[in-house]
Amino acid sequence: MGATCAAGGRAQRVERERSVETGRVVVVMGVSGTGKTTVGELLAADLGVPYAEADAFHSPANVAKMASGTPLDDEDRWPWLDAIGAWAAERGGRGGVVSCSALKRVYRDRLRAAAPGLVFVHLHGTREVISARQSAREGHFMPSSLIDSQFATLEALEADEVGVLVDVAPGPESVAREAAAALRKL
Ligand SMILES: Nc1ncnc2c1ncn2[C@@H]1O[C@H](COP(=O)(O)OP(=O)(O)OP(=O)(O)O)[C@@H](O)[C@H]1O
Ligand SMILES: O=C(O)[C@H](O)[C@@H](O)[C@H](O)[C@H](O)CO
Repeated sequence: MGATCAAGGRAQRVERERSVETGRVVVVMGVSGTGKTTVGELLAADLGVPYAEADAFHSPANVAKMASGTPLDDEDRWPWLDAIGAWAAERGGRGGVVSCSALKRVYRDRLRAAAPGLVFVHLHGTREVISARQSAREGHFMPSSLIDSQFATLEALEADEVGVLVDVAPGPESVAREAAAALRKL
């Protein structure tokens, strides 16, 4: 009887810890081709929360602009960021993982304003690694020619931003494991 109660208490504690952990909304950020979709899906499965794909929030005009080889500007990105922020706000307290390049600090500020408590996983890789992966990828609208503008626009997480930096050199499962472990230590 006592043992059953103790086991029940442990189960409740584990459940509570898990819900605290998964109640956070995680934004997987970084330049195009860094693995946001691949790693984000694995991370969401590991945390047991839904995954949302940033590209699904783009307007057709934004997609057409990128596909034609022109980088998006701030005005193009605000409505897209607001749509992602709305998804994150809706998931607040229940948890979720969403990909979003979130290249500039002001973009992350916008997301945090919509959904306070967001945490970021910055997937970081060298230009060579990312460029090779992006070029090998098939069936995606994003042209490799935009890689320079992506790196030029990227502003790394600052000291006061809650998040972790993860190297994408290893395979996707390792990167997702590393991200999950780093998030647990936040
Ligand atoms: N850690 C990894 N190791 C090896 N290949 C990877 C890794 N992560 C992603 N890839 C591969 O690199 C390519 C780009 O990954 P993915 O589409 O997930 O990037 P992304 O950041 O979501 O890109 P975008 O922002 O352009 O949508 C894919 O072909 C994917 O299979
Ligand atoms: O901020 C941006 O420049 C864009 O959002 C891109 O990053 C794309 O969404 C994506 O990376 C391509 O799939």
